[in-house]
Amino acid sequence: MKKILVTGGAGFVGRRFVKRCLDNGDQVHCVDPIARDTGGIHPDGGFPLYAPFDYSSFHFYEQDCRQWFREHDDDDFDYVFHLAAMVGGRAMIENSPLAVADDLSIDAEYWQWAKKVKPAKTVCFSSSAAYPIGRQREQGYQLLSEDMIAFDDDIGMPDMSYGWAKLTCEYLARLAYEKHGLKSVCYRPFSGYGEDQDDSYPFPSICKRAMAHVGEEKLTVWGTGDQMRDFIYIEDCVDGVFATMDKINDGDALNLSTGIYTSFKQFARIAAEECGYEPEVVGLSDKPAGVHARGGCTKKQVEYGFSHKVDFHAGVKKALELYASQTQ
Ligand SMILES: Cc1cn([C@H]2C[C@H](O)[C@@H](COP(=O)(O)OP(=O)(O)O[C@H]3O[C@H](C)C(=O)[C@H](O)[C@H]3O)O2)c(=O)[nH]c1=O
Repeated sequence: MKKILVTGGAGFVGRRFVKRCLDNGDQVHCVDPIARDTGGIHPDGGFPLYAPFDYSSFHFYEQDCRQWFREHDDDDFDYVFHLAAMVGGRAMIENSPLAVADDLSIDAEYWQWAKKVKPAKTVCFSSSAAYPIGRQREQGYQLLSEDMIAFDDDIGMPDMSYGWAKLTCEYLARLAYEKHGLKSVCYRPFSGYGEDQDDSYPFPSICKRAMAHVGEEKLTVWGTGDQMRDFIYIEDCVDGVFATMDKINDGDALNLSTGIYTSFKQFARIAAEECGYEPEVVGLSDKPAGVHARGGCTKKQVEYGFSHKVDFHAGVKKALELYASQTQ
């Protein structure tokens, strides 16, 4: 049985990692303050897809991880999945950049704690938001590859305070390895999605909107609707991490992506089609749209032995079926 810490373990990504570790028979220590606007869910009432307290090896601390670090000095963690972050969807990234900047402090305190207790391995969630926005513009965008962020060269402007924080965390991971021998790997997920994601994210929000407007002539998305993302099913992300996390130790980064661009107009059409109608999809230009095209090159993931399995259309169908069953 491994001893595992999951910071931010009650959030959308964290809940999936907690379950995978519990199913593997590991002892899981989950720390989460269930902060507003982060999508964290208290485990007492059960998580949407499972009840963590059904497992006797689940331990929960309703606490900011920074406080938890001050109170705990266990030096026997086999893995830390460091997922804690102040983040919601695009609206939070654009409207509350200083609240999001708390992530700089969360990561700084994480690495200071790690230096003290020396967990055997840290699995760090960075983000594709760390990539330079200059490579994601309408003119000249390209699939983002890991080597586009090089800490010994010009670095480029990441996506707002969220991108800066994630980029800085990656830099700290490298320093932690070089100066203190701390082993880690950093992941850059693209648009991770799943049926239990918070409604501030486009995936549940657009699926539910398509369901609510069945038969209508128009369906809305934010921005122009021509902006594109690389949607990857959350279980594929978890598979990708477990397939690769023991192969990198020096804080190097790996994308979690499909390499496939889907525009929000295409996405809304897929959702509507699954609901049995064909509306005109229109953009709401006053809503935040973020970068134009964010997709991740898959070459390095494939070299490390991982490819995504779940097709986006199938992911949309699965979520719509669940939402429909919940409204009955
Ligand atoms: C909520 C909503 C969003 N959208 C569109 C508008 C934007 O073009 C896009 C925003 O998606 P998201 O909130 O996922 O923000 P991104 O800028 O893509 O950044 C995301 O991907 C990076 C990698 C992270 O790490 C962030 O956590 C995550 O927020 O969805 C709609 O069209 N309709 C809606 O109802």
